[in-house]
Amino acid sequence: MTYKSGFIAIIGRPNAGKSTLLNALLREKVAIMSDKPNTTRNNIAGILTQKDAQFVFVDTPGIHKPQQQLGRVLNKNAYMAMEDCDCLAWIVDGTQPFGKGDSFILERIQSLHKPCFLLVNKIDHLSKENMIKVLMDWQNKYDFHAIIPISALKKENLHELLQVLKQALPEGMAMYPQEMISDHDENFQTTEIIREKILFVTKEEIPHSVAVVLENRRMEGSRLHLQAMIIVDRDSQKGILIGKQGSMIKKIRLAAQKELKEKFGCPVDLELYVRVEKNWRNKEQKIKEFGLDELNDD
Ligand SMILES: Nc1nc2c(ncn2[C@@H]2O[C@H](COP(=O)(O)OP(=O)(O)OP(=O)(O)O)[C@@H](O)[C@H]2O)c(=O)[nH]1
Repeated sequence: MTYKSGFIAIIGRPNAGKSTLLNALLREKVAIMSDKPNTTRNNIAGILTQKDAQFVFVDTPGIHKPQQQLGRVLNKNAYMAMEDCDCLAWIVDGTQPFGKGDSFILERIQSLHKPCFLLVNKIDHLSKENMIKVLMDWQNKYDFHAIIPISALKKENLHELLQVLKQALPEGMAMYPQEMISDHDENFQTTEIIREKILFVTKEEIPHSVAVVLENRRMEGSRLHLQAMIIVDRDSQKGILIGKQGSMIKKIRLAAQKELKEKFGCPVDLELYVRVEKNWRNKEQKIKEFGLDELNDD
């Protein structure tokens, strides 16, 4: 039997469903998800090992028109994954018309000369007639390796997707141990879970202005003690995040603590602090310090 293995970059515009797809394929939450654009900031590998193949999916930040230095770094993270992969899985929101953002991504794909699969997502929101129309429209845009309609949320057509992707993977040995499902450690997952809870309860500019840094992690008997710093880029945001008599930060803390307890299988005490780092999203050094630049190897 020939074994296949390779890297598949999951790319697309913000909110297309990249992280939802990664988690659905792995049947495990490896990447956080939200209805806010640009939830994903780092490239996150999710590893799926089967008896005849190992898929290394790389979830990437949504490619968008950047307003700040952070946006430029996030796009760069996605471009890096596109360069480094064996094939591309471009995921689009099937309920949205083809737009400027799509042309921009398409141009980049054309320049790479790699097999590119188009995944038309959110088909659970489309009638059969509409879905056929959307698929035909996309067929005229580029010579895709295959066009596959899916619903990441409802896990529709994912088995078929894996079969088609497997054929395009290069022959080769597994690159990661079979029990490994992500390339990110528990500290990264901890800060991401906290950030997800913040995204859930905040709106407008706050979700984009927040970074989370783990300051301390230690076991005290059977309890895991975690201290994390939430960074915002304006004083007013600090007030909103803390909330009236600390009500907002408490909500975030309890939601994160609950998920962390389930994840690590032990009682968790989480302490959260909020610090203002003015305009950090335009400061390269801060972006690196908060671990958001994939090229940073300090
Ligand atoms: N109806 C429907 N909603 C979906 C589907 N897939 C994802 N979504 C929703 O779309 C939103 C964005 O999903 P994400 O997986 O966070 O999107 P993303 O592409 O990773 O987003 P960024 O991190 O911003 O680039 C969430 O509210 C998801 O629940 C789908 O198949 N059907």
